[in-house]
Amino acid sequence: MKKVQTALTIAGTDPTGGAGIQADLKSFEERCVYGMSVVTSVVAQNTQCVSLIHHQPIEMIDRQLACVFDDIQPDAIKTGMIATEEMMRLIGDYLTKYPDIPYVLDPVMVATSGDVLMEESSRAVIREVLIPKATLVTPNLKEASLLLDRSITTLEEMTQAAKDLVHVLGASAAVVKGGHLTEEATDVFYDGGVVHYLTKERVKTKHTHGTGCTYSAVITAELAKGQSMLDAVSLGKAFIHAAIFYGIDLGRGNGPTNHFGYRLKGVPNDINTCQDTRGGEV
Ligand SMILES: Nc1ncnc2c1ncn2[C@@H]1O[C@H](COP(=O)(O)OP(=O)(O)O)[C@@H](O)[C@H]1O
Ligand SMILES: Cc1ncc(COP(=O)(O)O)c(N)n1
Repeated sequence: MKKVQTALTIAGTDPTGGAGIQADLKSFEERCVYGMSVVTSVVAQNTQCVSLIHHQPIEMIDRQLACVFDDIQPDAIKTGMIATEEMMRLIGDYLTKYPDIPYVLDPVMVATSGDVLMEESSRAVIREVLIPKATLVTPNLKEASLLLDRSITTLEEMTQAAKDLVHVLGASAAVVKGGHLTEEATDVFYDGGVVHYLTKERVKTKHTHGTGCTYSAVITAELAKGQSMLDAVSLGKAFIHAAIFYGIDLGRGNGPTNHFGYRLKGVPNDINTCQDTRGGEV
């Protein structure tokens, strides 16, 4: 039997499949990593809005985590939507027990639709409990501003934010995502060494539901396979760009990205068929 790498996502759900746990599992699968998931909150949402949020009882989250860790230890972990302080502290305790597992923290606070996904009172706790444990933290502009308590709107400010997430808040590395800012889609990567600017052409589209989830999930999958952080982030960037470029027209609002877009590289983008370019025998 072949050994396969495993990744765990701890996050909220999206029944329309573009964001949250559903996006994470699709992304893990696309990178040939076995995906596992612990649900923090069930979110009734679609491409237009969030309609209702139900937080799982803390014991339920604890038991799900115990079931995973007692049986199949993940090679990498990512967290997405963690709404409450209590959930953050519980997850922080697990991360403390497994300090050698790479941990990607996507500090989900607000959905693309504008709906709030993390309680404001939890902001101090994410800073204090989770960021120092993160191998990588991946805020968008708004999340970086809220975490650092200042406005971040330029490439220079993004660069300083990435440095502060590492040197002031204690993450091992940071990617500040510029999806909402520049002409080009530029992200700033910093791990204490040289600053890297990851740039791709901006795709003119409104279909960006779940971009952050997908990006951080692909990075997590690559770390599970033992890739270096910079290689993992670079692959994540290429993957999310293809997922946006080969966008699919679903839903009435901000539609999802194409999780199999990366497989279509080189194919004209008006063809939206899933072509299995991976080959190989079953
Ligand atoms: N229209 C776009 N064209 C190309 N890349 C984009 C576009 N929108 C977002 N991205 C990229 O998608 C990734 C997720 O970024 P962002 O949308 O800012 O995160 P979030 O979903 O957390 O708000 C980043 O690499 C960003 O640069
Ligand atoms: C459960 C859940 N987690 C995260 C997001 C953020 O999605 P986006 O990447 O579009 O900001 C979401 N809409 N729902």
